[in-house]
Amino acid sequence: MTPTLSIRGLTQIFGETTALDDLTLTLETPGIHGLLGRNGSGKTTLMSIIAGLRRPTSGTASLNGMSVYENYQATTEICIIRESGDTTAEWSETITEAFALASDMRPYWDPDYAKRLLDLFELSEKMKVASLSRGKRAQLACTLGLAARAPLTLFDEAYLGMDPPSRYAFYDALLEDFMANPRLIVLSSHHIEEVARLFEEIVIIDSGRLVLHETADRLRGRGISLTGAATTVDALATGARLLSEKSLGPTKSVALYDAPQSLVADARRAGVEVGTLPIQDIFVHLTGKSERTAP
Ligand SMILES: Nc1ncnc2c1ncn2[C@@H]1O[C@H](COP(=O)(O)OP(=O)(O)OP(=O)(O)O)[C@@H](O)[C@H]1O
Repeated sequence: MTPTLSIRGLTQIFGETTALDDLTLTLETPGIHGLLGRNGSGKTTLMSIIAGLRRPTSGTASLNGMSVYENYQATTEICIIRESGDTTAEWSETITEAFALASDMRPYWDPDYAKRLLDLFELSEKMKVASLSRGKRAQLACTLGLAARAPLTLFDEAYLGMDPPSRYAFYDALLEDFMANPRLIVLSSHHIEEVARLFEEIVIIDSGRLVLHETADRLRGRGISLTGAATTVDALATGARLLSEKSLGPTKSVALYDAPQSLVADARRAGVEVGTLPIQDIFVHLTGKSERTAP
Protein backbone atom coordinates (compact mmCIF):
# COMPACT_ATOMS: atom_id res chain seq x y z
CA MET A 1 0.00 0.00 0.00
CA THR A 2 1.32 3.44 -0.87
CA PRO A 3 1.58 5.60 2.24
CA THR A 4 0.18 9.08 2.61
CA LEU A 5 2.69 11.71 3.60
CA SER A 6 1.06 14.69 5.17
CA ILE A 7 2.91 17.89 6.04
CA ARG A 8 0.97 20.56 7.88
CA GLY A 9 2.17 24.08 8.67
CA LEU A 10 5.79 22.98 8.91
CA THR A 11 8.14 25.68 10.17
CA GLN A 12 11.82 25.27 11.02
CA ILE A 13 13.75 28.14 12.48
CA PHE A 14 17.52 28.05 12.99
CA GLY A 15 18.50 31.20 14.93
CA GLU A 16 17.92 34.03 12.47
CA THR A 17 17.10 31.71 9.55
CA THR A 18 13.62 30.47 8.70
CA ALA A 19 14.50 27.30 6.77
CA LEU A 20 10.85 26.20 6.38
CA ASP A 21 7.99 28.63 6.53
CA ASP A 22 4.50 27.24 7.22
CA LEU A 23 4.78 24.52 4.57
CA THR A 24 1.74 22.36 3.87
CA LEU A 25 1.86 19.49 1.38
CA THR A 26 0.37 16.04 0.83
CA LEU A 27 1.97 13.24 -1.21
CA GLU A 28 -0.13 10.13 -1.66
CA THR A 29 0.15 9.08 -5.30
CA PRO A 30 2.66 6.29 -5.96
CA GLY A 31 5.48 7.80 -7.98
CA ILE A 32 8.94 9.25 -8.11
CA HIS A 33 8.32 12.81 -7.05
CA GLY A 34 10.80 15.64 -7.48
CA LEU A 35 11.61 18.03 -4.65
CA LEU A 36 13.24 21.02 -6.31
CA GLY A 37 14.60 24.23 -4.91
CA ARG A 38 17.64 26.46 -5.13
CA ASN A 39 20.55 26.18 -2.71
CA GLY A 40 19.41 26.86 0.83
CA SER A 41 15.71 26.67 -0.06
CA GLY A 42 15.02 24.08 2.67
CA LYS A 43 15.04 20.70 0.86
CA THR A 44 17.41 18.90 3.24
CA THR A 45 15.67 20.37 6.28
CA LEU A 46 12.30 19.18 4.93
CA MET A 47 13.59 15.69 4.12
CA SER A 48 15.21 15.36 7.56
CA ILE A 49 11.91 16.25 9.24
CA ILE A 50 9.95 13.86 6.98
CA ALA A 51 12.38 11.08 7.90
CA GLY A 52 11.75 11.75 11.58
CA LEU A 53 15.35 12.86 12.18
CA ARG A 54 14.52 16.39 13.26
CA ARG A 55 11.76 17.88 15.39
CA PRO A 56 10.31 20.93 13.60
CA THR A 57 9.91 24.26 15.36
CA SER A 58 6.18 23.96 14.67
CA GLY A 59 3.81 22.00 12.45
CA THR A 60 3.71 18.27 11.77
CA ALA A 61 4.92 15.63 9.34
CA SER A 62 2.98 12.40 9.44
CA LEU A 63 2.90 9.13 7.56
CA ASN A 64 -0.45 7.38 7.36
CA GLY A 65 -1.64 9.62 10.17
CA MET A 66 1.32 8.80 12.48
CA SER A 67 3.62 11.65 13.47
CA VAL A 68 7.11 10.62 12.28
CA TYR A 69 9.25 12.23 14.96
CA GLU A 70 10.62 9.64 17.40
CA ASN A 71 8.03 7.15 16.17
CA TYR A 72 9.61 3.76 15.45
CA GLN A 73 6.49 2.36 13.78
CA ALA A 74 6.46 5.25 11.28
CA THR A 75 10.21 5.45 10.65
CA THR A 76 10.62 1.74 9.80
CA GLU A 77 8.47 2.60 6.75
CA ILE A 78 10.91 5.35 5.72
CA CYS A 79 14.41 5.23 4.25
CA ILE A 80 16.43 8.39 3.67
CA ILE A 81 19.62 8.45 1.63
CA ARG A 82 21.48 11.70 1.97
CA GLU A 83 24.31 13.39 0.15
CA SER A 84 26.55 12.18 2.95
CA GLY A 85 25.44 8.56 2.39
CA ASP A 86 23.48 6.10 4.45
CA THR A 87 23.78 5.33 8.14
CA THR A 88 24.00 1.55 7.61
CA ALA A 89 27.13 2.15 5.51
CA GLU A 90 28.56 4.73 7.93
CA TRP A 91 28.32 2.21 10.79
CA SER A 92 29.91 -0.67 8.85
CA GLU A 93 33.44 -1.70 8.02
CA THR A 94 32.59 -3.69 4.88
CA ILE A 95 29.71 -3.79 2.43
CA THR A 96 28.85 -7.27 3.78
CA GLU A 97 28.34 -5.67 7.21
CA ALA A 98 26.30 -2.81 5.74
CA PHE A 99 24.01 -5.34 4.03
CA ALA A 100 23.63 -7.34 7.27
CA LEU A 101 22.72 -4.16 9.15
CA ALA A 102 20.26 -3.12 6.44
CA SER A 103 18.69 -6.56 6.60
CA ASP A 104 18.17 -6.10 10.38
CA MET A 105 16.94 -2.51 10.17
CA ARG A 106 14.87 -2.50 6.98
CA PRO A 107 11.74 -4.68 7.05
CA TYR A 108 11.40 -4.72 3.24
CA TRP A 109 15.10 -5.34 2.47
CA ASP A 110 15.68 -7.40 -0.71
CA PRO A 111 19.14 -9.07 -0.47
CA ASP A 112 19.13 -10.49 -4.01
CA TYR A 113 18.28 -7.13 -5.52
CA ALA A 114 21.03 -5.51 -3.40
CA LYS A 115 23.56 -7.96 -4.89
CA ARG A 116 22.37 -7.23 -8.42
CA LEU A 117 22.86 -3.51 -7.79
CA LEU A 118 26.38 -4.16 -6.51
CA ASP A 119 27.16 -5.85 -9.82
CA LEU A 120 25.62 -2.95 -11.71
CA PHE A 121 27.90 -0.50 -9.90
CA GLU A 122 30.92 -2.84 -10.01
CA LEU A 123 31.15 -3.01 -6.23
CA SER A 124 31.87 -6.13 -4.22
CA GLU A 125 30.69 -7.18 -0.76
CA LYS A 126 34.27 -7.53 0.50
CA MET A 127 35.06 -3.86 -0.11
CA LYS A 128 35.79 -1.67 2.89
CA VAL A 129 33.36 1.26 3.15
CA ALA A 130 36.00 3.71 4.40
CA SER A 131 38.25 3.10 1.39
CA LEU A 132 35.56 3.72 -1.23
CA SER A 133 35.87 6.85 -3.37
CA ARG A 134 33.13 9.47 -2.98
CA GLY A 135 31.32 8.32 -6.12
CA LYS A 136 31.53 4.64 -5.11
CA ARG A 137 30.20 5.53 -1.67
CA ALA A 138 27.26 7.29 -3.33
CA GLN A 139 26.64 4.16 -5.44
CA LEU A 140 26.61 2.06 -2.26
CA ALA A 141 24.22 4.50 -0.57
CA CYS A 142 21.85 4.39 -3.55
CA THR A 143 22.08 0.59 -3.55
CA LEU A 144 21.09 0.56 0.13
CA GLY A 145 18.26 3.01 -0.54
CA LEU A 146 16.81 1.07 -3.46
CA ALA A 147 17.12 -2.40 -1.93
CA ALA A 148 15.50 -1.13 1.30
CA ARG A 149 12.23 -0.94 -0.71
CA ALA A 150 10.80 1.34 1.98
CA PRO A 151 7.22 2.50 1.28
CA LEU A 152 8.54 6.06 1.61
CA THR A 153 12.05 6.45 0.18
CA LEU A 154 13.84 9.80 0.20
CA PHE A 155 16.93 10.48 -1.92
CA ASP A 156 18.45 13.83 -0.98
CA GLU A 157 21.00 14.59 -3.70
CA ALA A 158 22.16 11.03 -3.16
CA TYR A 159 23.91 10.90 -6.53
CA LEU A 160 26.55 13.50 -5.54
CA GLY A 161 30.02 12.40 -6.62
CA MET A 162 28.74 9.85 -9.14
CA ASP A 163 29.95 10.22 -12.71
CA PRO A 164 27.30 10.66 -15.46
CA PRO A 165 27.16 6.95 -16.53
CA SER A 166 26.65 5.92 -12.88
CA ARG A 167 23.97 8.56 -12.38
CA TYR A 168 22.09 7.34 -15.45
CA ALA A 169 22.46 3.73 -14.28
CA PHE A 170 20.94 4.81 -10.95
CA TYR A 171 18.04 6.64 -12.63
CA ASP A 172 17.28 3.60 -14.82
CA ALA A 173 17.45 1.24 -11.82
CA LEU A 174 15.21 3.59 -9.82
CA LEU A 175 12.58 3.73 -12.55
CA GLU A 176 12.69 -0.01 -13.23
CA ASP A 177 12.42 -0.87 -9.54
CA PHE A 178 9.62 1.65 -9.00
CA MET A 179 7.62 0.09 -11.89
CA ALA A 180 8.02 -3.36 -10.31
CA ASN A 181 7.44 -2.12 -6.74
CA PRO A 182 5.37 1.09 -6.77
CA ARG A 183 5.87 3.25 -3.68
CA LEU A 184 6.37 6.86 -2.65
CA ILE A 185 9.82 8.06 -3.68
CA VAL A 186 10.97 11.65 -3.23
CA LEU A 187 14.12 12.75 -4.99
CA SER A 188 15.87 16.08 -4.64
CA SER A 189 18.31 17.05 -7.32
CA HIS A 190 19.96 20.03 -8.96
CA HIS A 191 20.41 18.01 -12.19
CA ILE A 192 16.83 18.80 -13.17
CA GLU A 193 16.98 17.91 -16.85
CA GLU A 194 18.56 14.54 -16.04
CA VAL A 195 15.82 13.53 -13.65
CA ALA A 196 12.74 15.36 -14.94
CA ARG A 197 11.66 12.38 -17.09
CA LEU A 198 11.32 10.27 -13.92
CA PHE A 199 8.93 12.60 -12.13
CA GLU A 200 5.25 12.02 -11.61
CA GLU A 201 4.73 15.09 -9.43
CA ILE A 202 6.97 18.06 -8.80
CA VAL A 203 7.24 20.11 -5.63
CA ILE A 204 9.14 23.37 -5.82
CA ILE A 205 10.12 25.22 -2.67
CA ASP A 206 11.82 28.58 -2.34
CA SER A 207 12.97 30.24 0.90
CA GLY A 208 11.20 27.47 2.81
CA ARG A 209 7.84 28.16 1.16
CA LEU A 210 5.86 26.04 -1.24
CA VAL A 211 5.97 27.58 -4.71
CA LEU A 212 4.24 24.81 -6.64
CA HIS A 213 3.03 21.22 -6.37
CA GLU A 214 1.61 19.62 -9.46
CA THR A 215 2.06 16.78 -11.90
CA ALA A 216 5.11 16.94 -14.14
CA ASP A 217 2.86 16.69 -17.21
CA ARG A 218 0.81 19.69 -16.17
CA LEU A 219 3.92 21.69 -15.37
CA ARG A 220 5.38 20.85 -18.78
CA GLY A 221 2.18 22.11 -20.39
CA ARG A 222 2.50 25.45 -18.61
CA GLY A 223 5.62 26.71 -20.33
CA ILE A 224 5.67 27.45 -24.06
CA SER A 225 8.02 29.09 -26.49
CA LEU A 226 6.96 31.08 -29.54
CA THR A 227 9.38 31.65 -32.43
CA GLY A 228 8.57 33.66 -35.52
CA ALA A 229 8.42 37.14 -37.01
CA ALA A 230 9.18 39.62 -34.23
CA THR A 231 6.10 41.79 -34.76
CA THR A 232 3.75 38.75 -34.77
CA VAL A 233 5.41 37.20 -31.71
CA ASP A 234 5.26 40.52 -29.83
CA ALA A 235 1.58 40.89 -30.65
CA LEU A 236 0.80 37.34 -29.50
CA ALA A 237 2.78 37.70 -26.25
CA THR A 238 1.19 40.99 -25.21
CA GLY A 239 -0.07 40.69 -21.64
CA ALA A 240 1.33 37.16 -21.15
CA ARG A 241 3.76 36.15 -18.36
CA LEU A 242 7.07 36.57 -20.13
CA LEU A 243 9.95 34.44 -18.86
CA SER A 244 12.57 35.38 -21.46
CA GLU A 245 12.98 36.77 -24.95
CA LYS A 246 15.66 36.53 -27.63
CA SER A 247 15.89 38.30 -30.99
CA LEU A 248 17.89 37.28 -34.02
CA GLY A 249 17.41 39.80 -36.81
CA PRO A 250 13.71 39.85 -37.74
CA THR A 251 13.03 36.61 -35.81
CA LYS A 252 12.10 36.61 -32.15
CA SER A 253 11.70 33.84 -29.62
CA VAL A 254 9.84 34.26 -26.32
CA ALA A 255 9.24 31.92 -23.38
CA LEU A 256 5.84 32.30 -21.74
CA TYR A 257 4.34 30.82 -18.58
CA ASP A 258 0.66 29.96 -18.14
CA ALA A 259 -0.35 31.23 -21.57
CA PRO A 260 -4.00 30.57 -22.47
CA GLN A 261 -4.76 27.71 -24.90
CA SER A 262 -6.27 30.24 -27.31
CA LEU A 263 -2.83 31.86 -27.65
CA VAL A 264 -1.32 28.56 -28.83
CA ALA A 265 -4.04 28.21 -31.48
CA ASP A 266 -3.60 31.86 -32.54
CA ALA A 267 0.17 31.38 -32.82
CA ARG A 268 -0.20 28.29 -35.02
CA ARG A 269 -2.66 30.11 -37.27
CA ALA A 270 -0.20 32.99 -37.59
CA GLY A 271 2.59 30.61 -38.67
CA VAL A 272 4.53 31.01 -35.40
CA GLU A 273 6.39 27.94 -34.13
CA VAL A 274 5.14 26.73 -30.72
CA GLY A 275 7.38 24.63 -28.45
CA THR A 276 7.36 23.43 -24.85
CA LEU A 277 9.87 24.64 -22.31
CA PRO A 278 12.13 22.24 -20.41
CA ILE A 279 11.13 21.88 -16.75
CA GLN A 280 14.53 23.28 -15.80
CA ASP A 281 13.70 26.58 -17.56
CA ILE A 282 10.35 26.79 -15.79
CA PHE A 283 12.08 26.06 -12.47
CA VAL A 284 14.71 28.75 -13.06
CA HIS A 285 12.05 31.31 -13.80
CA LEU A 286 9.77 30.36 -10.92
CA THR A 287 12.59 30.55 -8.40
CA GLY A 288 14.54 33.39 -10.03
CA LYS A 289 13.65 37.04 -10.28
CA SER A 290 13.41 37.36 -14.06
CA GLU A 291 9.69 36.98 -14.71
CA ARG A 292 7.66 39.93 -16.00
CA THR A 293 4.59 40.70 -18.04
CA ALA A 294 5.04 41.44 -21.74
CA PRO A 295 4.00 45.02 -22.52
N1 LIG B 1 21.65 22.96 11.44
C1 LIG B 1 21.46 24.16 10.93
N2 LIG B 1 21.77 25.26 11.64
C2 LIG B 1 21.58 26.51 11.14
N3 LIG B 1 21.09 26.78 9.91
C3 LIG B 1 20.78 25.71 9.15
C4 LIG B 1 20.95 24.36 9.61
N4 LIG B 1 20.55 23.52 8.63
C5 LIG B 1 20.14 24.31 7.60
N5 LIG B 1 20.28 25.61 7.92
C6 LIG B 1 19.91 26.76 7.06
O1 LIG B 1 18.58 26.53 6.61
C7 LIG B 1 18.42 26.91 5.26
C8 LIG B 1 17.93 25.72 4.44
O2 LIG B 1 19.00 24.77 4.36
P1 LIG B 1 18.83 23.37 3.64
O3 LIG B 1 20.11 22.62 3.84
O4 LIG B 1 17.59 22.73 4.10
O5 LIG B 1 18.67 23.81 2.11
P2 LIG B 1 18.79 22.94 0.78
O6 LIG B 1 17.63 23.36 -0.07
O7 LIG B 1 18.90 21.50 1.09
O8 LIG B 1 20.14 23.51 0.15
P3 LIG B 1 21.19 22.83 -0.89
O9 LIG B 1 20.48 22.67 -2.21
O10 LIG B 1 22.27 23.88 -0.97
O11 LIG B 1 21.66 21.53 -0.30
C9 LIG B 1 19.77 27.46 4.82
O12 LIG B 1 19.75 28.86 4.96
C10 LIG B 1 20.74 26.83 5.79
O13 LIG B 1 21.88 27.66 5.97
